[in-house]
Amino acid sequence: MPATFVVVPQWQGSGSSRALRLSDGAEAIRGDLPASSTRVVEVPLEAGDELGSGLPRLGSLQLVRDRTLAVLADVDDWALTIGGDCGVALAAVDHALERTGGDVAVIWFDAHPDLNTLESSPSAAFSGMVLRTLLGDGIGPLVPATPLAAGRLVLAGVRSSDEGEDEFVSATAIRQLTVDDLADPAALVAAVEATGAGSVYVHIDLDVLDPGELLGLSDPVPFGVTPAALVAGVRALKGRFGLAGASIAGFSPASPDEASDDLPTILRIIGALTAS
Ligand SMILES: NC(=[NH2+])NCCC[C@H](N)C(=O)O
Repeated sequence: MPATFVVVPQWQGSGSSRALRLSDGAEAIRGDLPASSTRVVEVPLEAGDELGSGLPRLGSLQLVRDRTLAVLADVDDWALTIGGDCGVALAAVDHALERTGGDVAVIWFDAHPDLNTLESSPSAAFSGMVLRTLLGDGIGPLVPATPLAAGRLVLAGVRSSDEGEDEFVSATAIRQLTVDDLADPAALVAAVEATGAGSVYVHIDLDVLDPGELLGLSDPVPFGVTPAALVAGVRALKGRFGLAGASIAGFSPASPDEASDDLPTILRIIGALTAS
């Protein structure tokens, strides 16, 4: 069955001064996807209220999460959710946890671990908290009914983390692969095998890539992976595990020209995820 693409042009989860470009990025990717297998989730124009929670823009984040879950509920097979900011993975991973009964490992390709709480976050941006929320620590209405177990998570390519995130990763012994480790796809497969899960969910924040390889990044961090290593890793995972779902986030081109320069790389990654 061909993949279904669920495009979510959410920007409200980002703390970047370039946040609004994330909706342009989602739209640019959408323009290259087959319309018949693409659904678009409507994102409110306004930032949204914190609803007394302390989390900026909670109202919009919750609305988009609910709309995304409703669209995903109608997808028969796995879906590739396309952001927007990393916060779009909240609904997408939640959906994968539900459809697999929790028998899924999440591989999180990202320059950042996104494991902040509201208290530890330097920016109060939800995209820096989304993975922690999926693990069960977060603003009540956003925490999934079946949270992800820390032993089912593999961080890949992280090279910019905050103090509270480092403490959490050490305390929970979350598995991690460095940029160098990712040169060997077998290491990636072994790390996911070690979680004991029967299927895999692949999240890709494009900032896992080296900024020299992709211009349109909202939170670029030097010394990232090459597109070739990322694509080889995705292929190896697909060869070994069933795919329970996937997301691509963080594309924030400054202009249509910049988007055109980056799209071939993004389409190669999409191709690796969706190849049969
Ligand atoms: N997925 C991302 N782009 N995350 C950026 C997070 C940056 C920083 N750690 C924060 O929490 O504010």
